[in-house]
Amino acid sequence: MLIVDNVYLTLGHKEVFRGLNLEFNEGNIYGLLGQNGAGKSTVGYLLMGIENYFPEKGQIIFDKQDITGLDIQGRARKGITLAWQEPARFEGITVHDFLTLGGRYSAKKAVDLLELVGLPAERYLKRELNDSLSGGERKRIEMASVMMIEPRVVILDEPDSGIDYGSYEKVLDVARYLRDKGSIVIMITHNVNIFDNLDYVYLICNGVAYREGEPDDVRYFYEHQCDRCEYLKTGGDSLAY
Ligand SMILES: Nc1ncnc2c1ncn2[C@@H]1O[C@H](COP(=O)(O)OP(=O)(O)OP(=O)(O)O)[C@@H](O)[C@H]1O
Repeated sequence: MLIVDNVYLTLGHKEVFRGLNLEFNEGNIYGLLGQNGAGKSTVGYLLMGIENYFPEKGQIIFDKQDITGLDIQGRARKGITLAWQEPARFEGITVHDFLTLGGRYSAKKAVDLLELVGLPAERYLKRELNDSLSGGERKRIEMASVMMIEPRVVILDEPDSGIDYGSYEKVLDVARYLRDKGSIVIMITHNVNIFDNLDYVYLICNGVAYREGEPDDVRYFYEHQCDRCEYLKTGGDSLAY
């Protein structure tokens, strides 16, 4: 279990979190929903232990251990990982070497997972992870790499941005694959259409988890109340609901 317990975090002059509470259990897909600037990506950085994203107050607990002070390498060693909104390029590194970590992971598994994300291995394994691959192809390869390592916790930051419908279905396949392996899958998204695939949703607003629960309930609130709320239009002064 991964817990964000009463976290306060200020970035520059912006108090991004003021008492954020989240709880994630193994074998579930979670959605982090919220309007632009609500703090969704910041939750990802906070969970990863990225420099400058350590809370001023509150704790992050993983497997009953306080990991608040652990840096990104320490958290990666515990199996917490993040797939960035913009998939990485690695000039000079082949897809095979990227997926197998230079031969440390099984080549057969790399082939199988490439096929699972819809990329024929014979056409892609020898390609380099550079600009010659499209954004959607790199995203699929990144998804295959996440499945290779079977992390305990995976944060997918807007996995559906900039990809076509087929790739998007593959991203959902990856989320379900990891959930079925027992991972905690956290999807950061604006897209309420993926809600059928989620087990639980947090709506982030005003520095806290403003609503949480079953995807349909949170979706209803988001679609019917958030649009009418003056909060963002007034620069965060007035919260209508
Ligand atoms: N270094 C910083 N200094 C000041 N404010 C910051 C800093 N980093 C982030 N912020 C602010 O914190 C808020 C949360 O940003 P974050 O990127 O987490 O939002 P988000 O919900 O992921 O938004 P989006 O949907 O637009 O991607 C934003 O208002 C952003 O401008």
